This record gives sequence, C-alpha cells and structure tokens, in this order.
Amino acid sequence: MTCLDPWVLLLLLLLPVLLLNRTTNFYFKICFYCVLCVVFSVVACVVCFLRHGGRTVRNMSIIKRFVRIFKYFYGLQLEMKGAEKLHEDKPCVIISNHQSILDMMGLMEILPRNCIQIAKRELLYTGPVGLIMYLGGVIFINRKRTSTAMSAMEEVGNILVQKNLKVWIYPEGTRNGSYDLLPFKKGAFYLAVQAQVPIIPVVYSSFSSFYQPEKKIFTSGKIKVEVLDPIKTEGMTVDDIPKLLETCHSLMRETFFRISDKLNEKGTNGSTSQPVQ
Ligand SMILES: CCCCC/C=C\C/C=C\CCCCCCCC(=O)SCCNC(=O)CCNC(=O)[C@H](O)C(C)(C)COP(=O)(O)OP(=O)(O)OC[C@H]1O[C@@H](n2cnc3c(N)ncnc32)[C@H](O)[C@@H]1OP(=O)(O)O
Ligand SMILES: CCCCCCCC/C=C\CCCCCCCC(=O)OC[C@@H](O)COP(=O)(O)O
Repeated sequence: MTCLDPWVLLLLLLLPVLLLNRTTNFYFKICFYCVLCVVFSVVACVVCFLRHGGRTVRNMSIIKRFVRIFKYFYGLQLEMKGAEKLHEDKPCVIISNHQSILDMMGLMEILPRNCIQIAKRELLYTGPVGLIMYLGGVIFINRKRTSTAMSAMEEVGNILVQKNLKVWIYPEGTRNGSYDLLPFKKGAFYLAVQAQVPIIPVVYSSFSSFYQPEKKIFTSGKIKVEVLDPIKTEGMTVDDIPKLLETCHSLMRETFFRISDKLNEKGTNGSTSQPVQ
C-alpha cells in the first residue's frame, strides 16, 4: 500500500461521473486516442523492425492491423462503397478529405497495398508516432517551403510507376472540420499529370453527426466512405491541371454533401465551423 491509494480510490470513484460529463468525456476520448496512437506505435515499431528491418511501405499492412482496432474503442462504424476501385494493382494518386486526427481510422480501413502517404514534416517529430510513420514509408514535406515540398513530391512522381506505388494525399493540405471542403492545393494534380496516372477520389462523410470539437461532442457513430471512379490523366499536361482540380473538387464536394447527414450545399448543419482538434 502506498500513500497515493486514497487518491487513486477517489479517482476511480469519480471516473464514471467525469465520463458522464460531456466535456470531460470529450477530452478523455481525445487523450485516449493520443495514448492509443503512442502505445500502439511503440509496439508496431518493434513488429515492423522485426518483420522488415526498417523503412518500407510494406510496414503499412502491420500499422493497418493496429489502427483498425481503434474504432472498437470509439463505437465507430465504417460503411464502405466502391473500395474495390482502390485495389486494382496499378499506380494512382488517391485524394481524400481530411477532417481530424481521427481520419487515421478511416484511412487504415481502406488503405490499399503499396500505398505511401504525404504528410507534413512536423509529424515526424511526434516521438513513436513519427517513427512509425517513417517506418511505414510516409513522405514528409515542408509546407512552409513550397519549392522543397514540390521537389519531394516530384521524386514520388518519378518512382510511382516504376515501383507500382499508390500515393495518398490530402489535397486540402490541412485538417478541415468545417462543414464544407477547403479549396484544393495543386501538388496531387501535378503529381498525377506528371506520372500520367489516374486520380481516385475518396470521400469521408462529415464527422459532425458524432464529433463536434466546438461543442465538445464525441459520441459513437457512423462514417460513410465512398470511393469515386478513377479520373484518367493520360495525355493531360500542366495546362489541364486547373480544370482537373476543379472536376475533382466538385465531384468530391457533391459526394460529401450527399453522404453527410443533415448537411446542405451551403455547408451548414446549424453549427459554425471552428478549428479542429
Ligand atoms: C500503430 C499506431 C499508429 C498511430 C498513428 C496512425 C497512423 C500513422 C501512420 C501512417 C499514416 C500517415 C498519414 C499521414 C497523414 C498526414 C496528413 C497531413 O499531414 S496533411 C498536410 C500535408 N499534406 C499536404 O500538404 C498535401 C497537399 N499539399 C500540396 O499538394 C501543395 O500543393 C504543396 C505541394 C505542399 C504546395 O503547397 P502550397 O501551399 O504552396 O500550395 P499550392 O498548391 O497553391 O502551390 C503553390 C504554387 O506552386 C505550384 N505548384 C504546386 N505543386 C507544383 C508542382 N509539383 N510542380 C510545379 N508547380 C507546382 C502551384 O501551381 C502554385 O502556383 P500557382 O498559384 O501559380 O498556380
Ligand atoms: C518527443 C515528442 C513527443 C510528442 C508526442 C506527441 C504525441 C502525439 C500523439 C498522438 C497524435 C496522433 C496523431 C495521429 C496522426 C494524425 C495525422 C494528422 O491528422 O495530422 C494532421 C495533419 O494532417 C495536418 O495538420 P494541420 O491541420 O495542418 O495542423
């Protein structure tokens, strides 16, 4: 017995009360998500090292197995449509909307084989989480320096076809918890045109039915995921990029509104948009 015991006891007694409070429940779930990420990353790093000895996209199949467990802690259901379009054994650029750090659950549910992701460089410095991303073959870019980000993505373009890879990019370039899509950045489209590979848009429904950080709401719920038809880029040049971007954006936006409960074209559901967690 230690002198901490009464405090531990008090905490245990208070825990159900704290968890019933919406705000503490929200923060508990977010903190628990981070803890899961860190703990699972440590274990996954060991498994990846033992299995493949270092950085390779093949480690993603190990990472996927770990992350796919998360949804059971959160009572999240994922409903997929068109997932088979991602599994054709051909290189492509996959683009999807990015709402929150919770997206990792949706990503890993559908991530095809041989698929690398583009991430902001800061994530490399998140301890074990950064290490597992590195081991999984994630390409880190410095968003503050467009020229270096562009050349990192150009290198991906050079090996995409040669190594039969897929690449997953969040073209909004940042998390966006509002009730609409942000305008797209151009990197993904340059990449697809440069490599002459199709773009496959993937749309996740709005999390707002179960997750609203501004109101500290985080309940169980359902995420609908729709994989749209591949958009060919064969024969396209850089001059076609603005139209290609516009086509992808409007297709994804239409789909986002259609599959998200209670959202309308104005992107409202009665709440104002706030920064995400
Ligand atoms: C086991 C437990 C595990 C626990 C953890 C769980 C999982 C972890 C494991 C793996 C998962 C990893 C998933 C990681 C997700 C990370 C998500 C993110 O980090 S999102 C943020 C980073 N991503 C991006 O930013 C990608 C999108 N951005 C772009 O593509 C951008 O275009 C850019 C290349 C970064 C440049 O950005 P910029 O702000 O400058 O914007 P613009 O697009 O407007 O471009 C400016 C200018 O440049 C021209 N341009 C752009 N690209 C090119 C090019 N390739 N060639 C030539 N010119 C280019 C563009 O046309 C613009 O010019 P103009 O305005 O004249 O048209
Ligand atoms: C030694 C340092 C230790 C630091 C420990 C930090 C622990 C962090 C723990 C868990 C974080 C889970 C992160 C899961 C990965 C989420 C990827 C993600 O969603 O990144 C956000 C990025 O797309 C866009 O960022 P911005 O919206 O532009 O901002």
